[in-house]
Amino acid sequence: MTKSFGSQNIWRDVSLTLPAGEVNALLGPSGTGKSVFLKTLIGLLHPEQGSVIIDGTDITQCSAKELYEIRKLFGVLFQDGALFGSMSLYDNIAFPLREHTKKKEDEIRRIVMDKVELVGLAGAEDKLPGEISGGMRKRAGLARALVLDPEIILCDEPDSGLDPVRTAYISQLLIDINAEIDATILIVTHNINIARTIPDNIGMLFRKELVMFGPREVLLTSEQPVVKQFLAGDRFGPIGMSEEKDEAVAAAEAAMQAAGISGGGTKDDFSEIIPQVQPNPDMPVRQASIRHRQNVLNIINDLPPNAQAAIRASIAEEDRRAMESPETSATLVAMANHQFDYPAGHGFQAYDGATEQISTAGMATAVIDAPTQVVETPTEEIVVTEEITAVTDEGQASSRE
Ligand SMILES: Nc1ncnc2c1ncn2[C@@H]1O[C@H](COP(=O)(O)OP(=O)(O)OP(=O)(O)O)[C@@H](O)[C@H]1O
Repeated sequence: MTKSFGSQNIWRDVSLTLPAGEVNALLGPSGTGKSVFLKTLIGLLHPEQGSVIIDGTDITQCSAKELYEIRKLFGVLFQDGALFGSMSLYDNIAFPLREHTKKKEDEIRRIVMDKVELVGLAGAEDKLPGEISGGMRKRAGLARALVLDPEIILCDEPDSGLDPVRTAYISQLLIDINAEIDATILIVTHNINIARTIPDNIGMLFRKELVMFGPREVLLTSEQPVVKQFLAGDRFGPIGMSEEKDEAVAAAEAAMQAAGISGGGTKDDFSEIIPQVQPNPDMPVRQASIRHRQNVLNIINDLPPNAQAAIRASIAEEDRRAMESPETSATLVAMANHQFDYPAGHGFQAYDGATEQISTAGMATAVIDAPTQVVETPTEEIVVTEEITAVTDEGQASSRE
């Protein structure tokens, strides 16, 4: 898509596919048009060129009636919460249910109070938006975004106005919601911690273009100066206070850096991938992580070497953690939709570089892609549910049932 306001071009040729059910983040310096992008996705703004295709319908071309129906698939948390100032939080949160459904008031009450509880606002439901803190307004906006069980959730800076602990709760909530209802989520954020730990995929807008969009490891290990500067939060680099810097400024900065002057950024190594936040134990397995792993393994050979190594390390780390305890080991088994049970004292080994994929019924696919994993299970607990194929020491395929 390309979007301008009058003669001011906001971004051009932005093209991406949000993988269904996955969690995505969009980063970018202030004013690069991230909020405009979200509003374009729901048809509140219209691109001059391009299309927004949702479930096969191009919402830039469809009728007003079709757009109205498609909007019901969305739950949107706007940057400022966008609550009606004259309505209580309860009525704000109930609004989409009253507007879009024929539900009776007692059912509406049940749903609203459930969401109020979910976002930690129990007891505040009768207050007006003007009587609560910015962070509470944000959480009320999220509750309202969730009442219709949306298939697509757009969150414009869910963390703004929240302290780090509340931010962690909101992030966890988004991951739990993704596990529970398999919604496709797009989070616009400046919060690097969210970007590092929450999304499956990350994109970045800069200089009117989408710099990149793909598995989180691609951006986090990127060598692009704009990405590195943004992640580090450093004033030295291509991103300036208002607009891009000219050569003279860049040269002056280089001299300051050479003289040991700090640009204020963190020295964190972002290529050290932090494990993604997992759903709470009472949540179902996040189907998105299964699909995402498969999607990533399909394209891994086309990614930069740093990203490839980071992805392999992430997968190995995920599997290692999952196998550490019997409980999470069960999760791994469920995640892969495949039994990894072997007689006590025996192990299963899969070799890095010899990825073997096992297709199972439906959409789930098990992938063995870890550098040597051993799971020991008492013989009486062995359950083999399907034929599997493994790669042996000699690199030959062998099957067993
Ligand atoms: N309705 C509008 N009419 C004209 N210009 C607009 C409109 N909405 C946004 N803009 C302009 O589009 C540009 C991008 O704004 P946007 O709010 O999308 O940025 P952003 O990346 O979300 O910024 P931030 O990170 O600071 O929230 C800004 O220059 C803004 O002034």
